[in-house]
Amino acid sequence: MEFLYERPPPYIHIEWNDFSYRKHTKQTEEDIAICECHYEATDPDSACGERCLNVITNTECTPGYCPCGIYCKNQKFQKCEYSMSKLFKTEGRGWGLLADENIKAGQFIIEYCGEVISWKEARRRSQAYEAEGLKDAFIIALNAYESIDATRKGSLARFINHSCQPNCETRKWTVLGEIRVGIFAKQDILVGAELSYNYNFEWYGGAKVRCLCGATCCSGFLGAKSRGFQEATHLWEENDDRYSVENVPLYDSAEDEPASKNRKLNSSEDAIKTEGVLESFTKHEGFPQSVPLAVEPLNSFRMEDTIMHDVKIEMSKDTDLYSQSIHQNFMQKNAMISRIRSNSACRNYHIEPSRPLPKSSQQFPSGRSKHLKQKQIDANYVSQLLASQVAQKNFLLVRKRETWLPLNLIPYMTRYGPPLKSTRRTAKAVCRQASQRSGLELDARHSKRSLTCIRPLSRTSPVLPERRAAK
Ligand SMILES: C[S@@+](CC[C@H](N)C(=O)[O-])C[C@H]1O[C@@H](n2cnc3c(N)ncnc32)[C@H](O)[C@@H]1O
Repeated sequence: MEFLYERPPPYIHIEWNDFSYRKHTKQTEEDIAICECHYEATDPDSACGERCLNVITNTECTPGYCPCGIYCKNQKFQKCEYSMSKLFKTEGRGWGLLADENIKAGQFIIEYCGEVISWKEARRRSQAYEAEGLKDAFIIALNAYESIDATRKGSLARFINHSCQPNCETRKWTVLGEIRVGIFAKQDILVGAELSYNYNFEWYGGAKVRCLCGATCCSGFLGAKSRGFQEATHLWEENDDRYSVENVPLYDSAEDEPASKNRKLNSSEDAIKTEGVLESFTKHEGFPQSVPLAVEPLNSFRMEDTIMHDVKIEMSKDTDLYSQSIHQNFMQKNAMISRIRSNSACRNYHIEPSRPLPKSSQQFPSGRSKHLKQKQIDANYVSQLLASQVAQKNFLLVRKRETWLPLNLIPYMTRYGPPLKSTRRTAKAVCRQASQRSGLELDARHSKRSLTCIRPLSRTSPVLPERRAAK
């Protein structure tokens, strides 16, 4: 049974992003975010659980700086604390990844690792891969400037397929000063279920890849909901045969499955172990029911300025899956890069609802919450906040002298209102006014990331207004 020995096309397995293109950011001590957690043996959540300031801002604690030391639970990317998953061969969608244990909603599953490359390089590679005839797209956009390419080097996350009704989602985390992408469970996932997330592919023209996710809300093609796709074609317009489905150069990943490999196995005895990875055919037919993801408008990321050169490709006889229009298909296949939703708190200060949210947050029917409205930093406002006893207590309770608190976390922490948007506004002025008004001795600084941070100068308890009066 030949197919039992089938393996995915070779790639280099990595568990850390590869920084061959640029150096890894060096974190200065000032930039290290230190939480205020204290480990208590009786309360397992005390060591950097969901109340941890770093967890709230999607930032991993830095070893050696976390007050919880070895008990810190907020170093999942660094320690590769992945959920159990295993590789399997799908029908029609190449390889996929399935849950090898029950996974809880919100659980970290795996990091999407690859080579961190510039946007330009991503575009160049995307073209080159097309020209080489690579059918699967592994590049995801990290932000406006950089992408992660898992084509040659990656983790098992590179095998997670797209679904229009996914059970996972991507989230960005800041780890040791770098943004990293993790796959997290959107819902409880049962062992054996295929893992999937919405690629949010942006389509740049070229062959459309039929989406075989099987969801009832399936958009039909990968990237079909992206702006590029909708603007460039009239696929769904009636009486417009320019782009009728038949005429659209279409790559259907089912086509390249040799008939023998499309066979479905029923029993676990048909699964074999190779190189520590269990390869099996899926028994899983459907997809877990979940609330369909609303596709957000994407920032267009077109490749229209890309010049498509003629490329001579040597075709072997058995690669007739491209037989119809070899040139066209090669040049136009998968001109897509998937985009990470900015669903992370990260440095955007969109605070995830791990705690009750301030009133200013809005809950959408899908259960997702809208970004909190942000207020510009205003010395007066900060002063008012810090003049309140509750805020002072909170502030001083959670901050130690050595650490800095980004101003935008103060209102959130004290549940007084929306986070403050950090600007390059005079940190010292904010500090001076806030000090005068609150009676706290404060120090402020403006970090590289445009964050105004503030800290009490005294390690001792605050001199609250009434105590001062009593003295
Ligand atoms: C990141 S790779 C996923 C792993 C891939 N299946 C493999 O065998 O290596 C993305 C590629 O998988 C295929 N794919 C993923 N989700 C799909 C879907 N829902 N329908 C059809 N093809 C899909 C497409 O070719 C896509 O470019």
